[in-house]
Amino acid sequence: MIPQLAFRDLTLGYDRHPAIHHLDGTVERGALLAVVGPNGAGKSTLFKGIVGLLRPLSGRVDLCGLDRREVAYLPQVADIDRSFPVSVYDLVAMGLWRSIGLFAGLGAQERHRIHHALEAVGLTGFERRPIGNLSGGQLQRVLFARLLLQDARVIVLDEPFNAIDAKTAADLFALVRRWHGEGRTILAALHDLEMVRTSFPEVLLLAREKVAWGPAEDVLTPANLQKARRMCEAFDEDASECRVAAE
Ligand SMILES: Nc1ncnc2c1ncn2[C@@H]1O[C@H](COP(=O)(O)OP(=O)(O)OP(=O)(O)O)[C@@H](O)[C@H]1O
Repeated sequence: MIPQLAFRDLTLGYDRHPAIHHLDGTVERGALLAVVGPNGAGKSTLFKGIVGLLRPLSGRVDLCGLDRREVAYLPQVADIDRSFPVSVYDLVAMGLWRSIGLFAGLGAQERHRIHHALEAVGLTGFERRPIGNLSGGQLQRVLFARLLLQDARVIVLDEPFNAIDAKTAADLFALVRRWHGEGRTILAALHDLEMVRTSFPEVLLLAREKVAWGPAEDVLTPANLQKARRMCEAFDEDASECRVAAE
């Protein structure tokens, strides 16, 4: 077992108000980890901390020697600015930034890779469409095509199957399985506990702090789920700054 990502007494939050408290734990290389918890449990916050969009209030995320550019991130579709005037092709091409740089032109090989990524998500022919007039499922397919090109060792997916049709969810989950088979490390925030039970070997249940972490059948017990709900309901949004953060 080789560690790929470690949380060390990690506290993350906004304006010094913690959303996740003192998280410890290790994600092994090649893990397929579901992160679950009630609304407001801190799943998106944790992912933003992993990809460096949010600096820890205290503690740290240890990438175990991996360059942060090797971590690919799928934000929630709701966080994507659909009014941004960019075509499907250009959005997918952004997945190549790490390998070819921001201002390099696209050669025949890169155009070929983009073509293949669009084909893999079933969007051949959509190249010139502005992202503003795609359906939610089509946009999610575009974002997965961009992930394909990123070719990252660690892939962090924030609610990848929310509000999309069953066929799209199945197609995109097939890609997740493929990445898992290739030995990549995958973390996904999910609400569909049935899908987690059937398809994810490992689960982190969050409720502002770790409730349980381990095999799905040990974590997703009625007692743990009830505990997580109670912890989130009891949380005081106006609580004062974390003691550790204030030090
Ligand atoms: N930009 C922000 N500024 C201030 N507080 C925020 C911000 N983003 C999230 N929060 C707060 O942090 C807490 C955790 O939110 P987060 O989005 O991480 O939860 P989540 O588990 O992803 O929830 P959901 O399942 O609803 O997406 C919530 O109380 C939320 O209100």
